[in-house]
Amino acid sequence: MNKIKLMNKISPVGLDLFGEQYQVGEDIDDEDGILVRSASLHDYTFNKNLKAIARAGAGVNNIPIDQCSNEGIVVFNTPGANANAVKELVLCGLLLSSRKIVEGIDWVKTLEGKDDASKLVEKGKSQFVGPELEGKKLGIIGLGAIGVHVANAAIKLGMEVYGFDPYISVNAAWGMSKWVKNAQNMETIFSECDYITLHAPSTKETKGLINKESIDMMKDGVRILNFARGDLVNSTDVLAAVKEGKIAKYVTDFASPDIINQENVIVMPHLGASTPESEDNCARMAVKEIKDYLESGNIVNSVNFPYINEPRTTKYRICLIHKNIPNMLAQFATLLANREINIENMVNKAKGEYAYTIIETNDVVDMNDFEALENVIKVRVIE
Ligand SMILES: NC(=O)C1=CN([C@@H]2O[C@H](COP(=O)(O)OP(=O)(O)OC[C@H]3O[C@@H](n4cnc5c(N)ncnc54)[C@H](O)[C@@H]3O)[C@@H](O)[C@H]2O)C=CC1
Ligand SMILES: O=C(O)CCC(=O)C(=O)O
Repeated sequence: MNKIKLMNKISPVGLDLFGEQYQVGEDIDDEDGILVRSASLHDYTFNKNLKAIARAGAGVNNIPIDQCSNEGIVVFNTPGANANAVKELVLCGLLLSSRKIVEGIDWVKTLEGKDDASKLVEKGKSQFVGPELEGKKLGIIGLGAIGVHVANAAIKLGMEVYGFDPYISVNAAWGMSKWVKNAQNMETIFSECDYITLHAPSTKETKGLINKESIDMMKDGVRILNFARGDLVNSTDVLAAVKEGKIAKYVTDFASPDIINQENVIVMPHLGASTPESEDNCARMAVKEIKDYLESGNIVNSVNFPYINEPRTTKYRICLIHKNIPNMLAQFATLLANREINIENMVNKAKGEYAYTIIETNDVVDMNDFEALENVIKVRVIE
């Protein structure tokens, strides 16, 4: 029986896929796997039995990835599974940043009970004029699953779209409209665009990328959208620029005490992925990934270990997480040869400092032999 601990509410559409061989819930100890959305695991103590964490979503900054790698815990995410949900909210954000919709709605509420409300509306509405999106320049930083969806939708709205992504994947490039202009650097986005939207992950490189220096390069009246992560933006600098009128509107999905209830700042409660469709998609994908890893050792969509997806051909599978250094495979082969165990198949792949090896055999294996080897981090024998 595998034990799965839930750190957030996860859609039953996904959880139902676990079946009877799994014990799944919030109050689980000594878990084999963790399913999480946005809950932070940075202060969570991982038990020795923990093999995998699946993030039902894209961003993994709530998980201590380096620690997981070091302890042989495979971390998965669900690439693209919530991208459409986020794209739709970004389109909403673009309109909210332009058309004083929130202010207008709030103002109409003040007319409650007034008999001449419809007259007052026609007289007062001019204070809520805001520009159209068509023909304006939109800059997108990060052209992954979400960035590409946003780019393609904005092209359809008649915007002139600039994209910047130094690490764009071939798949993302294939899916992107040919009308999106390739910005060679972030400065082009900052200086050229009327609207700037962030869709890069939170990393050392992206933290605080919207700050006084980058804001100074921007057009007066620029509108900034942040549906990526709060820490991509220096909120003190953004707030100062909003107050000066340099930034016409800041729309974000990430609340922090300083930006709540400020004029020309719209803060949403991290709603990007909150649609039933996206919650179901993410849960389904996350459960399949963790199940596949626990049952077969295959790794698909891990952020810290290499992709290995091989059909099972033997009675036993030895799954070895180890350091990516010379002589590991030779040690495994020697160890098995000394025990007169025949290797039917072997696959090995590396990702950065770590590597993963699956050895298939029909002979009985003792896990302890492998655990005793230096630089082997985690061993499993799947029957
Ligand atoms: N508001 C919400 O509810 C949600 C927020 N997100 C956030 O959006 C981010 C992006 O999500 P996806 O598009 O699904 O991920 P993705 O992994 O498909 O795309 C991220 C893109 O950012 C690019 N990138 C990385 N470093 C960069 C840099 N320094 N400059 C420019 N581009 C860079 C990557 O090359 C990649 O193409 C997530 O990491 C997460 O933080 C994701 C889903 C929901
Ligand atoms: O699960 C959620 O609601 C948040 C989604 C998100 O931020 C992500 O997928 O990176």
